[in-house]
Amino acid sequence: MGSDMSMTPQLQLEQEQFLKILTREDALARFEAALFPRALPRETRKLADALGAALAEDITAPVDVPPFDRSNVDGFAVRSADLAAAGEGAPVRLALNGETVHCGIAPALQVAAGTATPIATGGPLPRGADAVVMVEHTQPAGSEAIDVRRAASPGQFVSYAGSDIARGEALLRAGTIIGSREIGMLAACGLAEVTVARKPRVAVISTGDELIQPGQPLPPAAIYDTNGAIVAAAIDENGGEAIFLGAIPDDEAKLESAMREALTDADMLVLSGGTSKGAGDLSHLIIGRLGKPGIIAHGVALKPGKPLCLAVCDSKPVVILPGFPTSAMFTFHDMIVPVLRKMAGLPSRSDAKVSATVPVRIASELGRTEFVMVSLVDGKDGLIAYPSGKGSGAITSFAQADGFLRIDALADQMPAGTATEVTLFTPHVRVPDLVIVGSHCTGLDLVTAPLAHDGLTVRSIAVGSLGGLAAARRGECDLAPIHLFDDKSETYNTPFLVEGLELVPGWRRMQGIVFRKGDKRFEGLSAKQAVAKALIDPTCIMVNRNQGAGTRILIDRLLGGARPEGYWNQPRSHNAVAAAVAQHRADWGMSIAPVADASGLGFIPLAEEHYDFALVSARKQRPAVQAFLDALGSGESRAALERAGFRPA
Ligand SMILES: Nc1nc2c(c(=O)[nH]1)N[C@H]1C(S)=C(S)[C@@H](COP(=O)(O)OP(=O)(O)OC[C@H]3O[C@@H](n4cnc5c(N)ncnc54)[C@H](O)[C@@H]3O)O[C@H]1N2
Ligand code: MOO
Repeated sequence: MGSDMSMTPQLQLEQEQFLKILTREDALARFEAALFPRALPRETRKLADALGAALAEDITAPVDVPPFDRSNVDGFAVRSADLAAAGEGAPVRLALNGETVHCGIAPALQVAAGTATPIATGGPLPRGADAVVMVEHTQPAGSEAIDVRRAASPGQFVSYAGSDIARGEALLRAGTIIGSREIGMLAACGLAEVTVARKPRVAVISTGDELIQPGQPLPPAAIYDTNGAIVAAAIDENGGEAIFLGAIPDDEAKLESAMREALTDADMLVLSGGTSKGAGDLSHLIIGRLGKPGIIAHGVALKPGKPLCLAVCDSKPVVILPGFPTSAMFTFHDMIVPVLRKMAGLPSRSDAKVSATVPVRIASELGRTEFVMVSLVDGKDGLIAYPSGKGSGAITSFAQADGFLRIDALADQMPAGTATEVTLFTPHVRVPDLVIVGSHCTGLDLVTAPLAHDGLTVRSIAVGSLGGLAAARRGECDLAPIHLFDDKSETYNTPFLVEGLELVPGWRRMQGIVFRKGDKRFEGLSAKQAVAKALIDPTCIMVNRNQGAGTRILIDRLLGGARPEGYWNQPRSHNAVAAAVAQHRADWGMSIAPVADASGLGFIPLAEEHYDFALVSARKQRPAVQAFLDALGSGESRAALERAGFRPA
């Protein structure tokens, strides 16, 4: 929902504006002040179910561990005073008592002076004994006595009762997260259950008429509900128990009843979507009716995440995350996770940070603290942080990033070469084994698949051919996939190489005109004929490609200076061109054969594009690069490429 293009002027007037944009720090402080301190709800859990929970109270040991004085070796329980004079040349003979103390057997006989009782490791020390001698240090003297050739100190090989854990000792403190080691301590004390902080129950609702749950077919103009699944998983990851209530359409009555019902049972409610200024943005209007004090912050000077809405209704947090998936995820992790963890009795998450350099200039909006999701790769002098440039609306911006950097609200950019701090999403940096920066092609995934199966991590960063070449020159990647046509020499790629780079031939991609099958304007024509026909038909709309794309050069040549309807629609990928034609936004465009095929479009071949790799020579011997080159040349990859419609070089 959000910006509804069909809204009437009157509806526009009724739109809510953000009342007051708060700083991130201010918004979080006000939110927390309205929620804490609060009592942690608690529950009793069986030991086996307690893993990961936070202890709700201190635990005092109810018993001694070990519960009795215990032998640590297989041997004989003795009185150490009897052996004071024992030595190699002067064995002391002890008479054996008529019992053997095994584990789990309480001894019946006293060890009197001059006697010994056979005892197993773990056996309880009999009355009278104060030490144990190892069986290796004794010799049998008939069946009823032993000779001992070593003295024994009092307490030798004995663990006294309570020496491990003493009854009454503080065993574990409230707030401790129960791991396997804590479970071990509790079990040793005989505790079968513990009182832990109950997981906060967090209801999750996605809002929007356009949302379809995964698993269902996708009608035109609909999208899959991404936020529902990702928010629910992030809640579980941070100590909560998510209750996903599905996607509710933009209907005030339906939404209000869903929100009210959610709050009867849940400790917290997280919605996503419909929080900016669109006419269909309803949730924040409803919040005012759900309980006091209501909205705490609506609008935060933060990017992504400006429309975030934080509210407290009758002491329960109610949050509306922005609809854009990366905005939703980022604000959830940054602003909601701290609150959730506190409600779950968990310590705050400690984020690891590393230093890295940004390879390109990053523009930023003045007045909003901007968080830029980045992928980390190894550069010549340390880590390089590549911004994942797909924006807040893309799920991969967040999901495939290693972490984020921060640009101050007062800066309008971060210049290329800036050394900055990156907050990691994982405890450690995971620098990939193979880094590919440049133009993306679905064929690439077919070649790197065997590397991934062999446990090598491959990171492919799509920045276009020229961006890839620049990264290769700076030594920030192993390979830069490129498809650059040189007008002068009329050849691909080779003229663009500089010293330190070498060309590895990749594959050819047939480019041509795509159109909907059955469209009489194109069926059976050559590319030149088809374009000529399209140019004289004013109802025929094209879709172009972005400046700098190899495909754009071809299109401009074909058009010979003409600017037909649709010329200024310039998406950045072959897939977007195919989607525009398949969905009737345009009637023709230029794409590659495999994409046309996958979209069920008609295709008129025009020219073969060369998709090759600029290899950084200095990195050629790296094992992952060798593995890539092997995979590229392998019969399997070539066959897979051919099946997908590419022609291996
Ligand atoms: N005129 C203005 N428009 C927008 C502004 C603004 O200040 N003025 N803010 C922009 C910003 S910043 C963001 S972020 C978005 C968020 O807006 P909403 O929270 O109202 O979200 P929607 O409009 O409902 O949806 C935005 C976008 O995200 C998709 N979406 C929504 N829910 C889901 C979901 N569960 N799974 C996947 N995708 C979802 C939705 O279809 C839209 O494409 O607003 C800007 N607009
Ligand atoms: O704040 Mo929105 O979250 O920029 O994308």
